[in-house]
Amino acid sequence: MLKVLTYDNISVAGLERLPRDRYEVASEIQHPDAILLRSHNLHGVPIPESVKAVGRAGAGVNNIPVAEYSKRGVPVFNAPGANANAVKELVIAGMLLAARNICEAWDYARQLEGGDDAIHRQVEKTKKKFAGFELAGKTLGVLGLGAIGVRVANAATSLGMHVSGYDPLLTVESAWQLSSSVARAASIDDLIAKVDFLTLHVPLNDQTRHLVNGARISIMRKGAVLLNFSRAGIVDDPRVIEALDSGHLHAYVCDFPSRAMLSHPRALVLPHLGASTVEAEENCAVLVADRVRDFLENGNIRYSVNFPDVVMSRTEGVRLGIANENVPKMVGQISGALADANLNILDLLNKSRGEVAYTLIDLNTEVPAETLNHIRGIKGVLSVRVI
Ligand SMILES: NC(=O)C1=CN([C@@H]2O[C@H](COP(=O)(O)OP(=O)(O)OC[C@H]3O[C@@H](n4cnc5c(N)ncnc54)[C@H](O)[C@@H]3O)[C@@H](O)[C@H]2O)C=CC1
Ligand SMILES: O=C(O)CCC(=O)C(=O)O
Repeated sequence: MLKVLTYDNISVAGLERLPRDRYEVASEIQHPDAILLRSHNLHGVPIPESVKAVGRAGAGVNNIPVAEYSKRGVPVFNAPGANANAVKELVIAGMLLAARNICEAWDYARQLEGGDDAIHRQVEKTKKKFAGFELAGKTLGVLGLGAIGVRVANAATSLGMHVSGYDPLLTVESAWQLSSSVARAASIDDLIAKVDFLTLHVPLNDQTRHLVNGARISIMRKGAVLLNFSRAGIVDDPRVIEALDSGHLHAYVCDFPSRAMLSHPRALVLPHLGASTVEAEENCAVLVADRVRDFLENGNIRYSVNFPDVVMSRTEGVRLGIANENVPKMVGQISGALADANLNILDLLNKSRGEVAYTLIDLNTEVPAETLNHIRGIKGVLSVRVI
């Protein structure tokens, strides 16, 4: 039996991809072969010796110490794009909530007292306080044109907005999907300075922490709306609060509550709801469960954030999955160890990504324990699995 430890609420549709006759899946389990999670923080959590794979049922992996898993030869999988539509829809909702002062207006309406005539009179007298502005004709800046950013940009153009984007690492796939009416900003500052709405769709990492800082907020247009459905640390919260207090920003719409933001009248704070739709939760869980299963059962790697894609159709016999540091002479040493044991390689695939490499080797006979130990002992080998 393969054991899968789950954290968070993983959609049943995904868990069902792990058949119960082969998998034990539980939120408390000893010696797990794999971990499935959403936003649970794995930083500081010791990596169980038994873990061979981690699956993030979502996009962001900043809650996982990916580099530590890489050093152990453990691939971390995510579900690219699987929740992007859900986030896109909430971002559009966020722009409308801010532009039309919907939350304040709703709060006001819910506390109205008296009969229908009295309510009608109060409403007509007071509604000017909540008058807003329209999205059509306004300018939206999209920082990060990946799965979510592209969808937000395209949706906003169809609402009549002028859209600019900035993404120095734009992939060919994203470029193909992006509406041709989305303008290309020359830099982050160029983007930020010219927009009525700025929405962030970049991962949180060392390059993006506090990307939206006091200096950048100061070059935003007066009355602009900032939307953050990416991660808390990308925005410098105290500087945003100052800008809201001074009226420089009209509103801050974000998916990441903090004590200070929660009590600010111009901050529209949601409880990390971007991916919380039935569809997104299912898509993410199914995608990542399938990837983790294919890795556990066949050693194949697809949609890993730290390992290359390595997929080899299965031949008869035994398969070895070997992770190693991406340094010269590794494949030679590994195949040499197999040759020394008189083992014949049927098929072999090796790929590298950054500091790691991964090799699948199919053989027609069992590999003796001493040969496996020899391979495990080669300097630079991170993990060896017989599959
Ligand atoms: N609120 C929520 O529930 C959710 C939040 N997210 C957050 O949104 C982020 C983006 O998600 P996806 O679009 O699916 O990821 P993605 O990987 O498809 O897109 C990220 C894009 O950001 C770009 N990028 C990276 N660094 C950049 C920089 N310094 N400046 C400009 N662009 C940069 C990349 O080139 C890539 O195109 C995730 O990393 C996650 O933190 C994702 C899903 C749900
Ligand atoms: O699982 C969730 O609800 C969070 C989704 C998210 O933040 C992500 O996919 O990066």
